[in-house]
Amino acid sequence: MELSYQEKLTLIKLGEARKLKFEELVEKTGLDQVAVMRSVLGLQAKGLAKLHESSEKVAVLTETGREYARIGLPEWRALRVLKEKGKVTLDDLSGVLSEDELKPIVGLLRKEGWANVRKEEGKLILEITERGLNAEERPIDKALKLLAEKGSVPAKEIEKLISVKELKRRKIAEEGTVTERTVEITPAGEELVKKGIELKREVSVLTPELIKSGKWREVEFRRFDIKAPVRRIYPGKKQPYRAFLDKIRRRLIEMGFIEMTVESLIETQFWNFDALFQPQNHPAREWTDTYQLKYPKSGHLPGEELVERVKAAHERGGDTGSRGWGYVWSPERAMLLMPRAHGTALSGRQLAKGVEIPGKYFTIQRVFRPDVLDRTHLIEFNQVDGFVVGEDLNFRHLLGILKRFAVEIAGAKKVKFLPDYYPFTEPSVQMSAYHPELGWVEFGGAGIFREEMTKALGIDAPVIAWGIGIDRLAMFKLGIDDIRYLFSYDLRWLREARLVW
Ligand SMILES: N[C@@H](Cc1ccccc1)C(=O)O
Repeated sequence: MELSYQEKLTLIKLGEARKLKFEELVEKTGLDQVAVMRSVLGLQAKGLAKLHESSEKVAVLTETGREYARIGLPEWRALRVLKEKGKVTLDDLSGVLSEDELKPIVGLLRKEGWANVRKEEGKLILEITERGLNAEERPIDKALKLLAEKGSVPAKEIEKLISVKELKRRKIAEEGTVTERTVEITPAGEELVKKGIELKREVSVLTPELIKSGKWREVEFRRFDIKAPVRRIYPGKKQPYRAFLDKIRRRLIEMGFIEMTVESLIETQFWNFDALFQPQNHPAREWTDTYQLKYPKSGHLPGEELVERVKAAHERGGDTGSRGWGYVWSPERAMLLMPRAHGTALSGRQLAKGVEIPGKYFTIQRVFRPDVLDRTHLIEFNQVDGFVVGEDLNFRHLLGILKRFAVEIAGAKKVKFLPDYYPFTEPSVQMSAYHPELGWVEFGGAGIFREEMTKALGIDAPVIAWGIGIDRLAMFKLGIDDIRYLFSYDLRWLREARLVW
């Protein structure tokens, strides 16, 4: 039979005494309580020891009781004054009794027969009696002494003197229970002890010293029972949704994408809309669809040359052969500030800054759009936007990449593309992925950036682009059915949410 060092030690100590109180066993082994309990349970499982538990009602001294033990019960304090003066009014007692103690004192003294009470000129007068003069220790006094000594006394014992109920009424004691544990060795245990147990210190950590000195050859290594139940611990860890986003970032970087970053959540309309060839009178620019900043209202436009090219594209199509939107473009309008409404703004910024051709870029952005909050809608959410630029890219490449995303990121088995419209792409698609429980889930939009946009930003190669609403995907990856939970403070969820990838 395999016994741990601690079990062996516990069994040897039990063998000496046969039966011990748990506390005594702790003392004898010199181990801590948890270790002794674990050993006892281990020995019990092996049939070598038995743990007996019995709970017992006790009376426990209260704070008030402790005070009474120190300064005396109210009736004793009153009697002392009575003895001194023979005859007192309640006022005379207020020096030794609190207000609460004063109220019942007349009743108490009469019950004990320590004083007579009468009225003189409308005032209560207490007069000491024979019994009062010869007052002796009563059961309640003995009980108080006992309690003061031990803190708690078995109810059985106290009841020999006075009922616990009475002690409770006098606020001297409360009722409680204590569990007494005794541990007993079994015949099988005794036999084992008789045969002799070799007590060798066990080592639980292999140290460099043990290896260097060669001592590892002599010591006994502690065995670990990896199936033993343990207390659950909750180490600090990443917020589950944060973990999900970080994982996506990792994936995309592994796939060779370059990350696009930006410092602020605030964007000019120029980058959010104009640079993407979205006309200034487009309905999606009104306050119903995006937020606007009150203070400061406006920001800065980029270099003049770029602004001129964007303006020309909007007004007449620039040099793309397009006729543009045919209106007068306003720089003031483009300067207005707003919380970024889509990640595509970063794609525009990157294209204007210059890109590697061929090249692959992505960004994960917090974006803002007015909406009614419910279990599938948030007013701030996250998008994964990106683009691939290359001389001979076409629409089929885009569909291929999107499909790969749907499979890799969303774990979708089936993917569906539907025609769609965005001012900045042509053709445009909307993508849905099939989820076994949720059915077809709309995933995001994509397309080939229009030449009016890319040329104005200085790029002369096809750019295929997409924007994916990542929160919905997070929902099924994290197994939740309310999108607001992604930002929940619910400790249970934060501790237990598991990313299933
Ligand atoms: N920005 C679009 C998605 C999109 C990105 C890139 C190309 C086409 C569409 C949206 O917010 O829905």
